[in-house]
Amino acid sequence: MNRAMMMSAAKNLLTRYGSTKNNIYRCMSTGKLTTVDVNEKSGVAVLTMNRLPVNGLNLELLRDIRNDIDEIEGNKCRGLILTSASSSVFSAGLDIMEMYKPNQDRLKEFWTTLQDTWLALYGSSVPTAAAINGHSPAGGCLLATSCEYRVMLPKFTIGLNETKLGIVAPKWFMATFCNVLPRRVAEMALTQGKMFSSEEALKVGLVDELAQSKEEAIEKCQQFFATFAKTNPFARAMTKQQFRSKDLQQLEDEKAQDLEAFLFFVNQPSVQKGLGIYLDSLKAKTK
Ligand SMILES: CC/C=C\CCC/C=C/C(=O)SCCNC(=O)CCNC(=O)[C@H](O)C(C)(C)COP(=O)(O)OP(=O)(O)OC[C@H]1O[C@@H](n2cnc3c(N)ncnc32)[C@H](O)[C@@H]1OP(=O)(O)O
Repeated sequence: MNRAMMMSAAKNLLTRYGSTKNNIYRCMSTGKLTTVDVNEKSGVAVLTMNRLPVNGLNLELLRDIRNDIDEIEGNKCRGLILTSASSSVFSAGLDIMEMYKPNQDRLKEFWTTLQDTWLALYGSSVPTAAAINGHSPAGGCLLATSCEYRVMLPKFTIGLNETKLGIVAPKWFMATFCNVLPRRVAEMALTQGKMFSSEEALKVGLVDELAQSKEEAIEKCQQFFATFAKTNPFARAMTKQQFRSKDLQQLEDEKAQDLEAFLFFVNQPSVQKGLGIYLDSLKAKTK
Protein backbone atom coordinates (compact mmCIF):
# COMPACT_ATOMS: atom_id res chain seq x y z
CA MET A 1 0.00 0.00 0.00
CA ASN A 2 1.51 3.36 -0.94
CA ARG A 3 1.42 6.44 1.29
CA ALA A 4 -1.55 8.04 -0.47
CA MET A 5 -3.57 4.83 -0.14
CA MET A 6 -2.63 4.56 3.54
CA MET A 7 -3.68 8.16 4.17
CA SER A 8 -6.99 7.56 2.43
CA ALA A 9 -7.65 4.35 4.42
CA ALA A 10 -6.81 6.15 7.67
CA LYS A 11 -9.14 9.00 6.73
CA ASN A 12 -11.93 6.51 6.06
CA LEU A 13 -11.33 4.86 9.39
CA LEU A 14 -11.36 8.20 11.20
CA THR A 15 -14.64 9.09 9.55
CA ARG A 16 -16.28 5.80 10.50
CA TYR A 17 -14.61 5.13 13.82
CA GLY A 18 -13.93 7.29 16.85
CA SER A 19 -11.56 6.28 19.56
CA THR A 20 -11.63 6.88 23.31
CA LYS A 21 -8.97 5.77 25.78
CA ASN A 22 -9.85 2.07 25.72
CA ASN A 23 -12.47 1.41 23.12
CA ILE A 24 -13.03 1.76 19.42
CA TYR A 25 -16.47 3.04 18.51
CA ARG A 26 -18.17 2.54 15.18
CA CYS A 27 -20.89 4.97 14.20
CA MET A 28 -23.64 2.55 13.13
CA SER A 29 -26.30 5.01 12.15
CA THR A 30 -26.93 8.67 12.44
CA GLY A 31 -30.51 9.79 12.29
CA LYS A 32 -30.83 13.55 12.06
CA LEU A 33 -31.72 13.78 15.75
CA THR A 34 -29.87 10.77 17.18
CA THR A 35 -26.52 9.05 16.92
CA VAL A 36 -25.71 5.41 17.52
CA ASP A 37 -22.16 4.40 18.44
CA VAL A 38 -21.33 0.75 18.80
CA ASN A 39 -18.42 -0.29 20.99
CA GLU A 40 -16.58 -2.77 18.77
CA LYS A 41 -15.18 -4.67 21.73
CA SER A 42 -18.35 -5.12 23.79
CA GLY A 43 -20.94 -4.91 21.00
CA VAL A 44 -22.92 -2.40 23.07
CA ALA A 45 -24.70 0.43 21.23
CA VAL A 46 -25.02 3.90 22.74
CA LEU A 47 -28.08 5.69 21.35
CA THR A 48 -27.77 9.42 21.98
CA MET A 49 -30.76 11.76 21.66
CA ASN A 50 -29.59 15.00 20.13
CA ARG A 51 -32.50 17.38 19.78
CA LEU A 52 -31.23 20.28 21.82
CA PRO A 53 -31.91 22.08 24.03
CA VAL A 54 -34.21 19.62 25.84
CA ASN A 55 -34.75 16.54 23.62
CA GLY A 56 -38.46 17.29 23.40
CA LEU A 57 -39.93 14.12 21.90
CA ASN A 58 -41.45 15.33 18.65
CA LEU A 59 -42.47 13.13 15.71
CA GLU A 60 -39.04 13.22 14.05
CA LEU A 61 -37.06 12.40 17.21
CA LEU A 62 -39.41 9.52 18.03
CA ARG A 63 -39.06 8.19 14.48
CA ASP A 64 -35.26 8.30 14.75
CA ILE A 65 -35.28 6.51 18.12
CA ARG A 66 -37.67 3.87 16.79
CA ASN A 67 -35.54 3.25 13.67
CA ASP A 68 -32.37 3.08 15.78
CA ILE A 69 -33.89 0.46 18.10
CA ASP A 70 -34.84 -1.64 15.05
CA GLU A 71 -31.34 -1.30 13.65
CA ILE A 72 -29.69 -2.18 16.97
CA GLU A 73 -31.94 -5.26 17.22
CA GLY A 74 -31.18 -6.22 13.61
CA ASN A 75 -27.43 -5.91 14.16
CA LYS A 76 -27.63 -8.21 17.20
CA CYS A 77 -25.90 -5.70 19.47
CA ARG A 78 -25.11 -6.92 23.00
CA GLY A 79 -26.88 -4.01 24.65
CA LEU A 80 -28.52 -0.64 24.09
CA ILE A 81 -27.72 2.37 26.27
CA LEU A 82 -30.02 5.35 25.88
CA THR A 83 -28.56 8.76 26.77
CA SER A 84 -28.60 12.44 25.85
CA ALA A 85 -26.26 14.86 24.09
CA SER A 86 -27.33 17.57 26.55
CA SER A 87 -25.43 18.00 29.80
CA SER A 88 -28.55 18.95 31.78
CA VAL A 89 -31.60 17.31 30.20
CA PHE A 90 -32.07 13.62 29.37
CA SER A 91 -35.45 14.39 27.78
CA ALA A 92 -38.12 16.98 28.64
CA GLY A 93 -40.74 14.42 27.60
CA LEU A 94 -43.25 14.85 24.84
CA ASP A 95 -42.82 18.02 22.85
CA ILE A 96 -45.88 19.97 23.96
CA MET A 97 -45.83 21.84 20.64
CA GLU A 98 -46.96 18.56 19.00
CA MET A 99 -50.11 18.65 21.13
CA TYR A 100 -50.84 22.37 21.27
CA LYS A 101 -53.09 23.64 18.42
CA PRO A 102 -52.13 20.52 16.48
CA ASN A 103 -52.48 19.47 12.86
CA GLN A 104 -54.74 16.42 13.25
CA ASP A 105 -52.93 14.14 10.77
CA ARG A 106 -49.56 14.87 12.32
CA LEU A 107 -51.03 14.42 15.82
CA LYS A 108 -52.18 10.88 14.87
CA GLU A 109 -48.78 10.07 13.40
CA PHE A 110 -47.08 11.48 16.49
CA TRP A 111 -49.03 9.34 18.95
CA THR A 112 -48.78 6.19 16.81
CA THR A 113 -45.01 6.66 16.61
CA LEU A 114 -44.82 7.07 20.38
CA GLN A 115 -46.80 3.83 20.84
CA ASP A 116 -44.50 2.00 18.40
CA THR A 117 -41.35 3.40 20.00
CA TRP A 118 -42.50 2.20 23.42
CA LEU A 119 -43.43 -1.25 22.08
CA ALA A 120 -39.97 -1.53 20.48
CA LEU A 121 -38.03 -0.32 23.53
CA TYR A 122 -40.04 -1.99 26.31
CA GLY A 123 -40.18 -5.25 24.37
CA SER A 124 -36.64 -5.16 22.98
CA SER A 125 -34.83 -8.51 22.98
CA VAL A 126 -31.52 -6.63 23.39
CA PRO A 127 -30.59 -5.73 27.01
CA THR A 128 -31.42 -2.04 27.58
CA ALA A 129 -30.22 0.60 30.04
CA ALA A 130 -30.53 4.35 30.43
CA ALA A 131 -27.64 6.64 31.34
CA ILE A 132 -29.78 9.49 32.65
CA ASN A 133 -27.48 12.49 32.40
CA GLY A 134 -30.08 15.19 33.06
CA HIS A 135 -33.69 15.95 33.97
CA SER A 136 -36.15 13.31 32.88
CA PRO A 137 -39.80 14.34 33.30
CA ALA A 138 -42.88 12.57 31.87
CA GLY A 139 -42.08 11.06 28.44
CA GLY A 140 -38.38 11.21 29.37
CA CYS A 141 -39.15 9.09 32.43
CA LEU A 142 -41.21 6.74 30.22
CA LEU A 143 -38.18 6.10 27.99
CA ALA A 144 -35.86 5.58 30.98
CA THR A 145 -38.25 3.23 32.80
CA SER A 146 -38.84 1.23 29.62
CA CYS A 147 -35.19 0.18 29.90
CA GLU A 148 -34.11 -2.67 32.18
CA TYR A 149 -31.58 -0.64 34.19
CA ARG A 150 -31.07 3.03 35.04
CA VAL A 151 -27.98 4.94 36.14
CA MET A 152 -28.54 8.62 36.92
CA LEU A 153 -26.32 11.61 37.57
CA PRO A 154 -26.89 13.56 40.83
CA LYS A 155 -28.92 16.74 41.26
CA PHE A 156 -31.43 16.11 38.46
CA THR A 157 -35.11 15.12 38.58
CA ILE A 158 -37.15 12.25 37.18
CA GLY A 159 -40.82 11.29 37.36
CA LEU A 160 -44.25 11.26 35.75
CA ASN A 161 -45.56 14.79 36.39
CA GLU A 162 -48.63 14.58 34.13
CA THR A 163 -51.21 15.36 36.83
CA LYS A 164 -49.37 18.65 37.48
CA LEU A 165 -50.06 19.57 33.84
CA GLY A 166 -53.73 18.57 34.12
CA ILE A 167 -53.24 15.49 31.95
CA VAL A 168 -53.56 11.79 32.66
CA ALA A 169 -50.71 9.39 31.95
CA PRO A 170 -51.97 6.59 29.67
CA LYS A 171 -52.24 3.06 31.10
CA TRP A 172 -49.02 1.90 29.45
CA PHE A 173 -47.07 4.79 31.04
CA MET A 174 -48.44 3.57 34.39
CA ALA A 175 -47.64 -0.07 33.65
CA THR A 176 -44.04 0.87 32.81
CA PHE A 177 -43.74 2.78 36.11
CA CYS A 178 -45.26 -0.15 38.02
CA ASN A 179 -42.73 -2.51 36.45
CA VAL A 180 -40.03 -0.58 38.31
CA LEU A 181 -41.64 0.72 41.50
CA PRO A 182 -43.75 -0.94 44.19
CA ARG A 183 -47.41 -0.38 43.27
CA ARG A 184 -48.18 1.89 46.25
CA VAL A 185 -45.14 4.13 45.61
CA ALA A 186 -46.10 4.30 41.93
CA GLU A 187 -49.73 5.25 42.67
CA MET A 188 -48.72 7.96 45.16
CA ALA A 189 -46.08 9.40 42.82
CA LEU A 190 -48.39 9.37 39.79
CA THR A 191 -51.33 10.97 41.57
CA GLN A 192 -49.03 13.63 43.06
CA GLY A 193 -47.20 14.19 39.77
CA LYS A 194 -44.04 13.78 41.84
CA MET A 195 -40.64 14.59 40.41
CA PHE A 196 -37.97 12.67 42.35
CA SER A 197 -34.48 14.05 42.88
CA SER A 198 -31.76 11.63 41.72
CA GLU A 199 -31.09 10.76 45.35
CA GLU A 200 -34.81 10.11 46.08
CA ALA A 201 -35.12 8.10 42.88
CA LEU A 202 -32.27 5.85 44.05
CA LYS A 203 -33.91 5.41 47.44
CA VAL A 204 -37.28 4.25 46.05
CA GLY A 205 -35.72 2.15 43.27
CA LEU A 206 -36.75 4.34 40.35
CA VAL A 207 -33.08 4.31 39.38
CA ASP A 208 -30.59 1.54 40.16
CA GLU A 209 -27.36 3.50 40.66
CA LEU A 210 -25.96 7.02 40.68
CA ALA A 211 -22.82 8.00 38.78
CA GLN A 212 -20.73 11.15 38.85
CA SER A 213 -20.37 11.56 35.09
CA LYS A 214 -21.97 10.41 31.84
CA GLU A 215 -18.92 8.24 31.13
CA GLU A 216 -19.26 6.55 34.52
CA ALA A 217 -23.00 6.06 33.95
CA ILE A 218 -22.30 4.38 30.60
CA GLU A 219 -19.63 2.22 32.21
CA LYS A 220 -22.10 1.12 34.92
CA CYS A 221 -24.69 0.28 32.27
CA GLN A 222 -22.04 -1.87 30.53
CA GLN A 223 -21.33 -3.60 33.85
CA PHE A 224 -25.05 -4.37 34.14
CA PHE A 225 -24.95 -6.00 30.69
CA ALA A 226 -21.89 -8.00 31.77
CA THR A 227 -24.08 -9.72 34.40
CA PHE A 228 -25.72 -11.57 31.50
CA ALA A 229 -22.39 -12.96 30.26
CA LYS A 230 -23.16 -16.49 31.41
CA THR A 231 -26.79 -16.53 30.26
CA ASN A 232 -28.21 -17.72 26.98
CA PRO A 233 -29.27 -14.58 25.03
CA PHE A 234 -32.40 -16.25 23.63
CA ALA A 235 -33.52 -17.53 27.04
CA ARG A 236 -32.75 -14.11 28.54
CA ALA A 237 -34.81 -12.26 25.91
CA MET A 238 -37.74 -14.69 26.20
CA THR A 239 -37.73 -14.36 29.98
CA LYS A 240 -37.77 -10.54 29.75
CA GLN A 241 -40.55 -10.59 27.19
CA GLN A 242 -42.65 -12.96 29.29
CA PHE A 243 -42.33 -10.59 32.24
CA ARG A 244 -43.49 -7.71 30.04
CA SER A 245 -45.93 -9.54 27.77
CA LYS A 246 -49.13 -8.50 29.58
CA ASP A 247 -48.29 -4.78 29.28
CA LEU A 248 -47.13 -5.16 25.67
CA GLN A 249 -50.17 -7.20 24.65
CA GLN A 250 -52.55 -4.73 26.29
CA LEU A 251 -51.27 -1.85 24.17
CA GLU A 252 -51.14 -4.03 21.01
CA ASP A 253 -54.80 -4.93 21.61
CA GLU A 254 -55.90 -1.40 22.49
CA LYS A 255 -53.74 0.67 20.13
CA ALA A 256 -56.67 2.11 18.19
CA GLN A 257 -58.72 2.95 21.30
CA ASP A 258 -55.65 4.44 22.97
CA LEU A 259 -55.13 6.70 19.93
CA GLU A 260 -58.82 7.71 19.91
CA ALA A 261 -58.73 8.51 23.64
CA PHE A 262 -55.58 10.61 23.16
CA LEU A 263 -57.07 12.55 20.22
CA PHE A 264 -60.31 13.17 22.10
CA PHE A 265 -58.48 14.34 25.21
CA VAL A 266 -55.95 16.61 23.49
CA ASN A 267 -58.66 18.30 21.45
CA GLN A 268 -60.72 19.31 24.49
CA PRO A 269 -60.74 23.13 24.73
CA SER A 270 -59.92 22.94 28.46
CA VAL A 271 -56.86 20.76 27.74
CA GLN A 272 -55.72 23.11 24.95
CA LYS A 273 -56.09 26.02 27.34
CA GLY A 274 -54.06 24.20 30.02
CA LEU A 275 -51.28 23.30 27.56
CA GLY A 276 -51.11 26.93 26.39
CA ILE A 277 -50.77 28.18 29.97
CA TYR A 278 -48.10 25.56 30.72
CA LEU A 279 -46.11 26.48 27.59
CA ASP A 280 -46.29 30.16 28.54
CA SER A 281 -45.02 29.35 32.03
CA LEU A 282 -42.08 27.41 30.55
CA LYS A 283 -41.22 30.26 28.20
CA ALA A 284 -41.63 32.91 30.94
CA LYS A 285 -38.89 31.08 32.88
CA THR A 286 -36.35 31.88 30.17
CA LYS A 287 -37.23 35.61 29.94
C1 LIG B 1 -52.94 16.22 26.36
C2 LIG B 1 -51.98 15.14 26.42
C3 LIG B 1 -52.56 13.86 26.75
C4 LIG B 1 -51.86 12.81 27.04
C5 LIG B 1 -50.39 12.84 27.01
C6 LIG B 1 -49.89 12.22 28.22
C7 LIG B 1 -48.44 12.05 28.26
C8 LIG B 1 -47.63 13.28 28.33
C9 LIG B 1 -46.34 13.15 28.46
C10 LIG B 1 -45.39 14.28 28.42
O1 LIG B 1 -44.22 14.02 28.30
S1 LIG B 1 -45.94 15.89 28.50
C11 LIG B 1 -44.46 16.87 28.65
C12 LIG B 1 -44.10 17.03 30.08
N1 LIG B 1 -42.82 17.69 30.22
C13 LIG B 1 -42.58 18.61 31.14
O2 LIG B 1 -43.45 18.99 31.91
C14 LIG B 1 -41.20 19.20 31.15
C15 LIG B 1 -41.21 20.67 30.92
N2 LIG B 1 -39.87 21.21 30.89
C16 LIG B 1 -39.13 21.43 31.98
O3 LIG B 1 -39.51 21.19 33.11
C17 LIG B 1 -37.78 22.04 31.76
O4 LIG B 1 -37.75 22.56 30.45
C18 LIG B 1 -36.60 21.07 31.95
C19 LIG B 1 -36.80 19.78 31.17
C20 LIG B 1 -36.42 20.77 33.45
C21 LIG B 1 -35.30 21.76 31.45
O5 LIG B 1 -35.13 22.99 32.08
P1 LIG B 1 -34.12 24.05 31.45
O6 LIG B 1 -34.09 25.21 32.39
O7 LIG B 1 -32.85 23.40 31.09
O8 LIG B 1 -34.76 24.44 30.04
P2 LIG B 1 -35.98 25.44 29.79
O9 LIG B 1 -37.10 25.17 30.73
O10 LIG B 1 -35.45 26.83 29.75
O11 LIG B 1 -36.47 25.00 28.33
C22 LIG B 1 -35.75 25.36 27.14
C23 LIG B 1 -36.75 25.54 26.02
O12 LIG B 1 -37.44 24.31 25.80
C24 LIG B 1 -38.86 24.49 25.94
N3 LIG B 1 -39.44 23.25 26.49
C25 LIG B 1 -39.09 22.62 27.61
N4 LIG B 1 -39.79 21.48 27.76
C26 LIG B 1 -40.61 21.41 26.70
C27 LIG B 1 -41.59 20.41 26.29
N5 LIG B 1 -41.86 19.29 26.99
N6 LIG B 1 -42.26 20.64 25.15
C28 LIG B 1 -42.01 21.76 24.41
N7 LIG B 1 -41.09 22.73 24.75
C29 LIG B 1 -40.40 22.54 25.88
C30 LIG B 1 -38.98 25.68 26.87
O13 LIG B 1 -40.23 26.28 26.71
C31 LIG B 1 -37.85 26.57 26.39
O14 LIG B 1 -38.28 27.17 25.18
P3 LIG B 1 -37.82 28.64 24.78
O15 LIG B 1 -36.32 28.56 24.66
O16 LIG B 1 -38.51 28.91 23.48
O17 LIG B 1 -38.25 29.57 25.88
